[in-house]
Amino acid sequence: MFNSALAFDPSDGTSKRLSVPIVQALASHRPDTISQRYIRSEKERPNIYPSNRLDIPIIDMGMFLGDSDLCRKKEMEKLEIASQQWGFFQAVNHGIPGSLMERMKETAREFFELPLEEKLKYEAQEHEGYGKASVFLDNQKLDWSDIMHLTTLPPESRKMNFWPTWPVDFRATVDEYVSETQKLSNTVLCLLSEIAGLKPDSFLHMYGKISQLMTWHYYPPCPRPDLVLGLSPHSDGSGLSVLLQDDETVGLQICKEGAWIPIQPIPGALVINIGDMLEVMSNGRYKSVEHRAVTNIDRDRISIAMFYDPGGDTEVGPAPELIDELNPCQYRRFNRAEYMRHYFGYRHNGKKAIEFAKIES
Ligand SMILES: O=C(O)CCC(=O)C(=O)O
Ligand SMILES: [Fe+2]
Repeated sequence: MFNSALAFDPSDGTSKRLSVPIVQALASHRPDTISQRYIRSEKERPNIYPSNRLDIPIIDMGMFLGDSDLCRKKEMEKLEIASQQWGFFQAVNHGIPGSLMERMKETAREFFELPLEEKLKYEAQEHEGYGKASVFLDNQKLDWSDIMHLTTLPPESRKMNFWPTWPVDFRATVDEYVSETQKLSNTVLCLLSEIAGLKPDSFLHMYGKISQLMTWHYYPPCPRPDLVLGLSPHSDGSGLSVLLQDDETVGLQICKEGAWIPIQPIPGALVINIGDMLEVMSNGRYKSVEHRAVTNIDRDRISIAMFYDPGGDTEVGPAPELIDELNPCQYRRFNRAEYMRHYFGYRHNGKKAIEFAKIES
């Protein structure tokens, strides 16, 4: 029930393999106690019953297609607040068929329910495949979850040996979902460009060649959700992330003004958030916000994240039009590959990945 995770040492850039348990296999024995490897320090432990009842903004994407200028303008204002103050919103009326979203969740569930030997045929290597999210230190606290991680775009970057052949409709379902989430991500990027006062295709243009990554998360039930984290605090390395989450089970929490706020699932909605790349491109106007996932005592939870990223060789930096005397340049330009080295080094350790490029004012 172990698999090996690729550990990356940011100090010297070397990688080594560490042995980490598959949490689903561990949890299936219904343990009474939890290994120390998962138990967080007092400071990190989650409040699984937060009293905070703030809700993130809900954006009605249908308003951008209709013919009422007033409705469009109002929704644009809401999207601006969401991206500047929350970094997160729930998109409704987004145009992705509910039946496709259901099929994606069922496909992911069928995959995670396969026997372990079957899943290990796709065992993760070089951040692709089935296993554990980034592990970078021998003594690091581990997340109570397993993942399946695949590059989906551009199609020629797909590593097909990691793509399961079961469930039978896996590839067809993923293909359909990839193209739908790409359309939605493009729409949101164009709207955010427009709101920032740029040409609608400016951010897309800055992306260069587009890449999209898909992560399926499986959070097994946990006997002590108060002691562990399903996914450590991090901000996304993407430009934009689109998350399909379980309709009923709450797990995602975002950090707002120092407090952790649970994101209540809205059936049919998608959670969209700004990643580090868009924070940089917008010169800090849009916020890439720290978030994490907690576990539940008697329920598992599946979520599917699609990360819409600038291509691997793209040079990323703030849009020149967004820099002036009142808005000094906040980030130096860097190559996406340089960012990825920091990301794999520091991911799941708060928002450190992008700090290397921050210009101190
Ligand atoms: O499972 C979730 O709700 C969070 C997933 C997430 O933050 C990620 O994949 O980056
Ligand atoms: Fe995330």
